[in-house]
Amino acid sequence: MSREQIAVARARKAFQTGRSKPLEHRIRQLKNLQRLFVERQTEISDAIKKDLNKSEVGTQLYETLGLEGEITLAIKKLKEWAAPRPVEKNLLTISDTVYIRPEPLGVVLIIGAWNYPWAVTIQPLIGAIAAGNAAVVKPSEVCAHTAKVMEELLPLYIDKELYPVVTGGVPETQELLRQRFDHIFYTGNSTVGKLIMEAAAKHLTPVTLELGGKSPCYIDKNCDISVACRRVAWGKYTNCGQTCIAPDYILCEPSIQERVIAEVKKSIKDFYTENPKSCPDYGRIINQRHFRRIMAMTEDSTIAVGGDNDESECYIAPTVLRDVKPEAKVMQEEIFGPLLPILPIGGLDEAINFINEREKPLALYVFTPSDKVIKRMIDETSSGGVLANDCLVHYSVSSLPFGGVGNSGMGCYHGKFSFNQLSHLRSCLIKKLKMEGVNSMRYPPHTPKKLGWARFFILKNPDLGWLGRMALLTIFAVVAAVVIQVSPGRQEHFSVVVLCSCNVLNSQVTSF
Ligand SMILES: NC(=O)c1ccc[n+]([C@@H]2O[C@H](COP(=O)([O-])OP(=O)(O)OC[C@H]3O[C@@H](n4cnc5c(N)ncnc54)[C@H](O)[C@@H]3O)[C@@H](O)[C@H]2O)c1
Ligand SMILES: CCCCCCC=O
Repeated sequence: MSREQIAVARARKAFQTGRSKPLEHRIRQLKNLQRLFVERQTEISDAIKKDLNKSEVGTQLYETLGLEGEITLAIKKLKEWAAPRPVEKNLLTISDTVYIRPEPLGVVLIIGAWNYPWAVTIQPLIGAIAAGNAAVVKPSEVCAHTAKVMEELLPLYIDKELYPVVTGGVPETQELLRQRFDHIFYTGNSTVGKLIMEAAAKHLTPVTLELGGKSPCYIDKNCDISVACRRVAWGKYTNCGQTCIAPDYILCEPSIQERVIAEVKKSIKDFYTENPKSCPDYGRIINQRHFRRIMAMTEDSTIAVGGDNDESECYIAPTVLRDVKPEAKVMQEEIFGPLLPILPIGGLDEAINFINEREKPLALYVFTPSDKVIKRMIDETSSGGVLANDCLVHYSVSSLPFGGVGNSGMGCYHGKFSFNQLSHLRSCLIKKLKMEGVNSMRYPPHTPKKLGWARFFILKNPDLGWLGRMALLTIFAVVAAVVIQVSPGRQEHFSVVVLCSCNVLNSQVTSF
């Protein structure tokens, strides 16, 4: 058996013992995970420094702080999230017990990416543990130092059989993908996303795909351009542009292009000094392959700001490109680096068309003081998330689902959405063996009269208000009394009347 097969088999066996299910176990594991981030911050930061030149403060701010917040939330809310969820009833289930029961799926495979290696690998793990699953964790091999630290540290804090870490590159990931899982949670690029889905299809395994793409940013000429550009510059150059939701390019009217360039330039200087290369808060490109890929994108565009680079250090300065054409190299794929192209366009209508002619993005940004402009942008486009007058921060709102649509992914997570995504929401309907008379309308022989009753129960959904309900209840009470007097043996009719009365009182009627 391969190392990957052994890890999956062990996780499956551990899951089958049932020990991942009790809430106390889940909470204990989450608390242990939280302890890891308190006690091992130095090892975590040192490794990320080597991989991406992130500072210790930057690592806490952009990676571990959010994880600590998600763990705290999961611990606080777990009892509520995992509890049976009563649902609305219809006329036919009014006296039954009807609820949704969140259940663990089984063994989840988590495949992480390298750009925020802890955030995008451990955040799904928090959801998997909270939902009572086992999970095989596969950090990205591209951030080699972090993968090693993750492999060493996780087993010291959480159940190593239920949540094993498997390191390795493409062959190891492919070997993992040949195994059977109950869910695969993948973060990375869309090309590999398709391979993941193909592999998952063989076992009919559901997938969550957290992908990327080009996230557009429209700047309205009437907005405070100085503030807008500071927020855009932060969104773009954080982690050297290697952020799934970084604003990929700017769309704006030609009349404000020079202001935008000047303001972004000013923010670059404010954030990273005159010499970003020696600034501890400015990162590096992950490796030389990506360095060359990004530099090649500048070839047919005009550099307005930055452009300095050093391959030996994987350094590319914060860069702005002016008057970029839609056909330019930089517009053909997600940049995932510190280049900010500006595309002059004729205004909001053109911006909306431009966005709609392309793949649905993971994030969409609009900067404007106008509610109308924001509303139009939201109404007339589609994207995983949309943010007006800021960048990136929607990622940190646990009450918002985070995920893509179309080419930017499927499924979502964060907060309760992680719990739901990695749970099976089981439908439960518990009936009693009473009131059999009511069922006669569905049993053969079928008759027009029974169909009439069925139509009434399934289609009638009156919204009467409180007074109307009381009036109808009085009518039903009178009818019930008459039915009992005239035909004491006709239980079927009596049950129908009782059901109607219950429903009128309850008023929560949904379709069958
Ligand atoms: N939506 C999100 O939350 C999110 C977060 C981070 C990154 N991203 C996206 O991820 C992309 C960057 O990450 P990346 O793809 O370069 O990361 P990557 O190279 O680390 O790949 C991601 C994972 O896929 C595995 N992998 C790579 N090739 C494979 C193959 N042929 N078969 C099976 N597995 C394979 C790797 O081992 C790794 O664990 C960008 O597009 C970015 O937008 C999305
Ligand atoms: C601060 C934003 C972090 C986003 C991490 C996921 C995408 O790359």
